[in-house]
Amino acid sequence: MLKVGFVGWRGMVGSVLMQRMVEDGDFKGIEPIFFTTSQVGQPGPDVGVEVPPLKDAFDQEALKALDVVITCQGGDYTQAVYQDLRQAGWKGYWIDAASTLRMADEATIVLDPVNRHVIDTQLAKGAKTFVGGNCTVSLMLMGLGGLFEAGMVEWMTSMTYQAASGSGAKHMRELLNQMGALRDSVASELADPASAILDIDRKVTAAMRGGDFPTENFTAPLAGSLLPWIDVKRDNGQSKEEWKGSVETNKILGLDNNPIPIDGLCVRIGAMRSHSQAFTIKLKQDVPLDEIEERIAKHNDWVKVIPNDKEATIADLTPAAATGTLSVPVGRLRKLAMGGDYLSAFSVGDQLLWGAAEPLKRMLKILREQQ
Ligand SMILES: NC(=O)C1=CN([C@@H]2O[C@H](COP(=O)(O)OP(=O)(O)OC[C@H]3O[C@@H](n4cnc5c(N)ncnc54)[C@H](OP(=O)(O)O)[C@@H]3O)[C@@H](O)[C@H]2O)C=CC1
Ligand SMILES: N[C@@H](CC(=O)OP(=O)(O)O)C(=O)O
Repeated sequence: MLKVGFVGWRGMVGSVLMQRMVEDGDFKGIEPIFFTTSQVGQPGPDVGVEVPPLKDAFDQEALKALDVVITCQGGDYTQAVYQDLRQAGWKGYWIDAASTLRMADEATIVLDPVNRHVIDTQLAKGAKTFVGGNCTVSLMLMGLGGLFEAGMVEWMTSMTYQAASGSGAKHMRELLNQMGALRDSVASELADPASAILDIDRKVTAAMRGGDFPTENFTAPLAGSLLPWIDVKRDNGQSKEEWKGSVETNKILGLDNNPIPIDGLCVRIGAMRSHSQAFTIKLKQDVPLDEIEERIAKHNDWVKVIPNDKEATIADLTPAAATGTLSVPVGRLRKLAMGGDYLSAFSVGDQLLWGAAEPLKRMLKILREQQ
């Protein structure tokens, strides 16, 4: 039975992983051992099987006894522990949600509905380090995997609308506090149907710009606004999030030697936990729209093509519809005015499920199937 150590299981991504593993009965048939950086000795979580008290996540001896480590603890933890553990001769499987190791040669980015062939090749070569992709990248590939699989994409832009959860739990709370502060600033005017909308707007804008507006985490208003920058700046003017869109996609697809150009702008918006993206896709050829829809729909069990009409779009192609589900709706599929080889598309997906926890959960299952 695989001895599997879980680190970061009580964080936001880790909790979603636990929930999904319990739902699918994944704790049966493994020996789970739970680790912590702050609660050593406390009881482990209730996952339907007996678990020992929490162990110290920095205890190398305890980690060395494991066949698999799954960590959702974050990049600082990976940085602090991974190299030392490998240098100490540990040959177990490391499955990680953090971006730290993604582009390392020894790491495979996992998204098995899209790159099972790459994962299998790497496993056959003895690879031991598997990392979940950036949420925006994984969700894009779950939606458009059929086009990449068919080799149809010459280049692509992705303009993102990313949810607060991508920044972490505190940011989600701050978004709600900002929404509440805006609403509270005009509570009496809203109660009066005769009040002037431009007065309401003036007050809301003043509240947003006011010194006591809660911006400690985002450092700027997000509710009622947006932030067209995610993560740090790179030398070429891209944000790091935009850079990941290209390098991670090509690594996942195994196209490092012949990469598809992918670029765009990453924007934080006031959604809670589903990321959306608008794509301009330059096709290699003018392929009929029905063939495109069929390729997209058939690629995996979770992608859902949404008809390009208003009713279906606002019912099914929104964060409100996708959140909490494994569905990846893709819609607004139409040829652009630039020509028959220019396709537009829009996708949505829960960034804590396919964007974070689900690929890790499935990687563990792949390892179990191999035993
Ligand atoms: N947020 C996201 O969208 C994505 C995140 N990731 C990666 O996952 C990492 C973890 O992200 P995320 O889950 O958002 O981080 P969290 O901040 O929610 O959790 C990280 C750790 O904080 C500790 N912690 C301290 N106080 C609490 C508390 N009150 N409730 C829960 N945990 C607490 C826990 O460690 P302990 O038990 O040891 O104290 C926990 O494992 C990120 O750093 C990133 O590398 C990857 C993809 C997407
Ligand atoms: N950066 C992503 C979330 C995330 O954690 O990404 P990564 O796993 O690449 O660090 C966002 O803000 O939406």
